[in-house]
Amino acid sequence: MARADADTPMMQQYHRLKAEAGDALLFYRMGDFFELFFEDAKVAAACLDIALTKRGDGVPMCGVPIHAAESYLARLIRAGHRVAIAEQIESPAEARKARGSKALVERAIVRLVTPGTLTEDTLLDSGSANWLAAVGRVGEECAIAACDISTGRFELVACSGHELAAELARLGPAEVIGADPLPGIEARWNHDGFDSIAGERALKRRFGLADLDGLGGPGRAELAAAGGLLAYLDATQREATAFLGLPRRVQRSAHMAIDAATRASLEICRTAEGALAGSLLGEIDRCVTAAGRRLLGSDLAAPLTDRAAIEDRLDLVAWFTEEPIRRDRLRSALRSLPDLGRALGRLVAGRGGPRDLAALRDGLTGASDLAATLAAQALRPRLLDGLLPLLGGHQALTAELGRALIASPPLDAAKGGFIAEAYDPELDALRSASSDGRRAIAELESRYRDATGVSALKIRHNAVLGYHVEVPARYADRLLAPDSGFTHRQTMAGAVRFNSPALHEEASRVLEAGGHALTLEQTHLARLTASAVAEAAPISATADALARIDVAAALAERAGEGGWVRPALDDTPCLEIEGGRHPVVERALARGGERFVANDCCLGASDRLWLITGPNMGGKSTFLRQVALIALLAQAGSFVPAARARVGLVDRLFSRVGASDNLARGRSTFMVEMVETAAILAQATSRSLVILDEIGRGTSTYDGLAIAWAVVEAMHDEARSRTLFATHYHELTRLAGRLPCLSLHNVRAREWKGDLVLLHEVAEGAADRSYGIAVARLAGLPPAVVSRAKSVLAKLEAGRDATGGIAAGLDDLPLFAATATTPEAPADPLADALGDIDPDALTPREALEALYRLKALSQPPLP
Ligand SMILES: Nc1ncnc2c1ncn2[C@@H]1O[C@H](COP(=O)(O)OP(=O)(O)OP(=O)(O)O)[C@@H](O)[C@H]1O
Repeated sequence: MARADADTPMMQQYHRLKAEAGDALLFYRMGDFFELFFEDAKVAAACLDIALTKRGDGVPMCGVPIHAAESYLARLIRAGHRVAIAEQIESPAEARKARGSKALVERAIVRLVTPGTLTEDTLLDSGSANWLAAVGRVGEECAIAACDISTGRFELVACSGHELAAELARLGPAEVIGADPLPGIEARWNHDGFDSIAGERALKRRFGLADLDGLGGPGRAELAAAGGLLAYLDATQREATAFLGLPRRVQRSAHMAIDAATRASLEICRTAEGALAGSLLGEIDRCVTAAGRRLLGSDLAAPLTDRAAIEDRLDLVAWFTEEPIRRDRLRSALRSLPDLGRALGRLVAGRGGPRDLAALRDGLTGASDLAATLAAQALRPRLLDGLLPLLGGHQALTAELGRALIASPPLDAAKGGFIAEAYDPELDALRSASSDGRRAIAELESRYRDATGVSALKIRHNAVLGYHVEVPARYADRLLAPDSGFTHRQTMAGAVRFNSPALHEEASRVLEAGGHALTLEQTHLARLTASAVAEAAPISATADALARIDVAAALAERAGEGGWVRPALDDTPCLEIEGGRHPVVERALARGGERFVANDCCLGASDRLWLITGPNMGGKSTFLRQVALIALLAQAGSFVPAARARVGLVDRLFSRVGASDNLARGRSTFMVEMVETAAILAQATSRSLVILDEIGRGTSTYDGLAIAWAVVEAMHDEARSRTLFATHYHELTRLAGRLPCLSLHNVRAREWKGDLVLLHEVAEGAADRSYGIAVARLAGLPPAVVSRAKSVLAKLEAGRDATGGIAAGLDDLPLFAATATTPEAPADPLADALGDIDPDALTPREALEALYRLKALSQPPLP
């Protein structure tokens, strides 16, 4: 940024603030605008699509009006920018008084707005948590300190370096910060405060603790992460205080471990394109509150491993499925409640307004009504009994807020008018003085009309002149007469404006009383906010309890809609599913009027690896994913889309799709596939569930088959996880003869009058053939290409039969017990093509084309 020596004082101030803002865009307050200069202006103008102009001295600039600043901020933040807000911290009048007529107004950065430190409704997505994650490292130990200051959640998680990415993926943070770069972690580095001693001190100071034993003695890395997080909050929030509850230490073993690649491939909370619609969460979410939606997202992101805790959740869902009327009533009561957690977050951060206080009043009152209704119900499940006491206990606050606030207060406190009548006699008196004054002004207006004979005379108010008399220009002379008692103020195009001593007096009364009333209202607002903030922890617990009830009722609703069942949980590594369905694919098919074919799965100690073959588009991937999703839903405490399910608790869930694109991370697709497969082999245990979809397809046939073969063996012999392995390498089916816990399955298909019919049924045994060419035909590959492919296939197959195929050499593998492959009848492409023809269905032109094709097929074979 070029800086002339002759910078004006304003530009000098700007440069000082910009240096403080660093890489954040600087919003520099000038009157009713935030202005941006130099590079910031260029970046913002391009991102916001607003005009880029130049100051007199050529400095590029653009500006956003204060009243619309939030929506511009939202766009900048979403585009990945951070914004420093430099406010005027004194009025121009104060500046003049203190430092002379040409004094520059003092400005300071009052807040750094970053993606992870938002509290405003307009900047946040109401249905998802907004995590800021700080990564700490001390020696080999790593940890994450994460907070969502919009609701006060604060978590500490200790983990090893290679588990960091998975933990971050669970949280899906809006912003990640850390001290020094760590491989594979995308974050903003070089932040201060990541030091365990400073962290310990900051935690103690923040929560007024003498020691941290009550938090379960966090480790050094956790303290370092917390130190960095708290320092960053201080740096971004400046004098405001971010809302943080006491940190909760997350035991990683309490959750099913799911790494980032698995999350992406199962599309749990977002689809591959980042959308909610089409993800598991988007499909099953029936929550009626935003807080419920956020909790459901975090439940699905972190299914439990503790059987008793899961059963508790399932009991509550079951209780809600039993009586739909009770559920409906409760859901309509919940639907009308405001978002308590986020309102509280804004109040604690000092960015709350009257409407947030009203949200507490209505939300807490609603919660206690709900508690009364629920307490009257018989046979309550244990989880609900634990939640009931959390819903109440706010009578004093709600009564005070009930008396103090009008029914629907404004968002913004600036104009007052939110404190109810009869709450404060002094305020009532000021208000009546001000309205008396306004009445007197109205009377003055009609008196002046009579006195001047100008019926179009009006008393108006604006920011520059205050109250004044206005008459159309043609009557101005009457008021301009020296003895009229009016003083001329302003001549406009069609009107002239005046003042009068009586108007001045009344106006002063109105202004003075109004000003005092406003100050008094602000004092009440501050006091009421302070009493709400003092109750932050129990209010937050109420908000969480409401969210838990909403989630359970919503899951019951979804279960009712889809005929889902309560899964039975088991401590043995089994997975038995009858009539399982994939909720997202089922919904997509239903939209097109198609039916989903339900399928069974039965994995257990003696049959724990299913090798699944079958045609493309046959439904292998869908089947694999539905099995994984059913296990995940069950452990998140949900009913599952099946006729019956028994789920042996899963410690880790892995899902990999061969050669998925990951160009963004600069690795070839095959490299990614192998890195991810290696991670599974290193981490999967006998309690894990592993879904492998066409592993090995991203390289040459020989290499791919060899890798797939070895991976299946390793999964079977070493990891011993429950595994579903879908493949197009039919040669792998030979493994059935040597791996006792492996069984063969296929998705069924049939050819009918030359057309391929995909049955989407999972059956025992290997697929008889691959039907690739039939699928290609279905997809609309030109007939000539299809028939050419058929001839090539026939050749290849003949070669395979003669030589034993690409897997022939495998018969010599140590320990290999070959299963005889049934020789296939020699192919006759001409007969196949003839069989494909249905003369009744051909147009004359197609018949001619068919003849040409047949002729071509009868030509000598390929050279
Ligand atoms: N159980 C089912 N019932 C009905 N339709 C299904 C079923 N499973 C899958 N389908 C349909 O088949 C399509 C393809 O399924 P899927 O992607 O699972 O096949 P695939 O065997 O993995 O294919 P490929 O080998 O080409 O990857 C789905 O998009 C869906 O429309």
